Amino acid sequence: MPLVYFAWRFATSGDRGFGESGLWAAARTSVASASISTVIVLLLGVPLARWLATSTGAFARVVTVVVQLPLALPPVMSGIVLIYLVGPYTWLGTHVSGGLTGTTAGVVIAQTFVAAPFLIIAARSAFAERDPALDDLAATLGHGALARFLKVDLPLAADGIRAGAVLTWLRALGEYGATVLLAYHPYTLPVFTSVQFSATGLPTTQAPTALALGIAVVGLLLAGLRLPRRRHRARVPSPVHPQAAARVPVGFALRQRVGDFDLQLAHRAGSDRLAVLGPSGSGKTLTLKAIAGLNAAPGDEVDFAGDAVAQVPAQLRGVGYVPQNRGLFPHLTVWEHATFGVRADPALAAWWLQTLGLDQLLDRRPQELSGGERQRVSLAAALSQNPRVVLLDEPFSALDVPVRAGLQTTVRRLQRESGLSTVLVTHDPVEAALLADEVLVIADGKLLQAGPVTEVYRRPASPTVARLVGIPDVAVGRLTAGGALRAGGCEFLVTTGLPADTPVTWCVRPQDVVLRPDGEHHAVVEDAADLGSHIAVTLRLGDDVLLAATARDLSQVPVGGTCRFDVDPARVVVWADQGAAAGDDILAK
Ligand SMILES: Nc1ncnc2c1ncn2[C@@H]1O[C@H](COP(=O)(O)OP(=O)(O)OP(=O)(O)O)[C@@H](O)[C@H]1O
Repeated sequence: MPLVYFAWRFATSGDRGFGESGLWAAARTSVASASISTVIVLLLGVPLARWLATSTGAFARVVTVVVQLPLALPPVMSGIVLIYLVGPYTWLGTHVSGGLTGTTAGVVIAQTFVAAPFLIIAARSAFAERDPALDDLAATLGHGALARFLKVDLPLAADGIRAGAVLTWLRALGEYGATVLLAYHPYTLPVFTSVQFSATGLPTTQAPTALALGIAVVGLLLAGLRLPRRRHRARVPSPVHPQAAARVPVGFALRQRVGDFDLQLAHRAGSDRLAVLGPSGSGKTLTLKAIAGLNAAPGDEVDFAGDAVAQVPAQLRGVGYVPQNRGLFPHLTVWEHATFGVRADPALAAWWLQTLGLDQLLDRRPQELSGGERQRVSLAAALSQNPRVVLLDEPFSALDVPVRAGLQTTVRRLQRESGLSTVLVTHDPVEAALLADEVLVIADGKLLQAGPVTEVYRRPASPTVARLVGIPDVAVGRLTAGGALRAGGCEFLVTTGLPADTPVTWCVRPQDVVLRPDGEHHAVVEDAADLGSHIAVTLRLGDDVLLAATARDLSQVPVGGTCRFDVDPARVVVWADQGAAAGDDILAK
């Protein structure tokens, strides 16, 4: 309302004061000093805001409070505290012969002090909202701290910084209270207006007021301008096939503590295709990050094919890291991702993009890609820098079944054909079996079992491992005097080395339970579900033993009816009694 009313009065009045001497000089001083203040605040405030966004200590909290105090201080008091620092009789003031008051420098100091919080607060929020995983990703692509700040943090926080800079400039332009105390001369528009008001009354203040409003509107319009983002067509060199890579088995001994979670894991892989399998929250991602050098703890040991890398920072370790959440840089195109790595070879990037079926999408940004395409871009970025080891963190978990199966096949083929050495983190035993020869089963940050996939899947070391590798039913039974396993009215001639009459826990893989009309054992069909690829059957042995099996034909397994089956006793895994519910607490997480 006041603005509209002022505009009407301005349009209809006679003498508006444009002829008053000093008006245009005041306008020039205001624009120049506000712009200089904004540049100073940008140069000092943006790094400070970045530091505040990632610091949690008491010192950072104190700095955060101090940075915001000028907002709470009436501007005239800001002027007073500034006079105590830069006034003509202070240590600083005498060193520059009073040049920090009553000068343009004084105006800039007053405006900078009062307006800085606007930029720092906006930029700090923008930095805090960045996904820290992108910083990790940039580190594994070879970028050091300064390069990450310039190439990742600044572009991601650009909108917040721009908004903060506009607010700062506007606040500096309108600053009066601190300026009038610190630098009455040279006049800025607000000081000039106040002087005019006192000397000649209201009418001649129209010109400076209208000028200040006009400058602010032009500034806001300019700041709101978005130049169309030019899309540089990617200049793609001829693809070059990767050279056969040396096989790199990974070894590590890790001791990490985050919050109240303790990770203690040591393993020396014999194979260059390793999987870490475990339930949610078991420490898989922490393990992978430690191998990548992203959360190095003192005392950690990591080696690639015997080459110790624990002291090597993430950006120099030569790993390709594919993070869990398909994290990509929103400001980079597909081609820019593939060549973002410091060691990325454009010709190799062209080959990987072609191989991964991305060569038609080179100029797209992540928000213009499907989930599967984003995942492939992540892989291409990791592979284009010729990594020694590729670290895959549940890379396919958020994808639908056909896309996941397609990508699993692609990675399996790349492992075979290009000699990719991989460490895969997953909770899916089928994925682990597809993409690894050797598996580490972990829970609660501890190793449960390690070994070749076939060995671990056939002979799980405990009921918990059995469940984690996909055996749904673990049952209790007892050994007979003859050493056989008796459970649910059936007897299996197992060899265990345990004394007779021992209560035991046991399991057998569903595919090792063979349904046949003339089978030795007999069971009731509790349930049968056609899963497309096979029929999942649950058999009930006696009153209380459930056994998972697979069938080819639903007519073989009438629910509620009976069927016969055989089990190769050598495939039955028996442990001294742990109870059928052993490990349920870990898996329930
Ligand atoms: N920065 C942190 N501060 C405190 N606790 C953390 C931190 N990062 C991870 N944790 C805890 O460490 C444990 C292991 O985390 P991690 O991310 O390695 O699990 P994960 O096995 O990868 O799980 P998921 O399969 O769900 O991704 C979890 O209990 C988690 O809550």
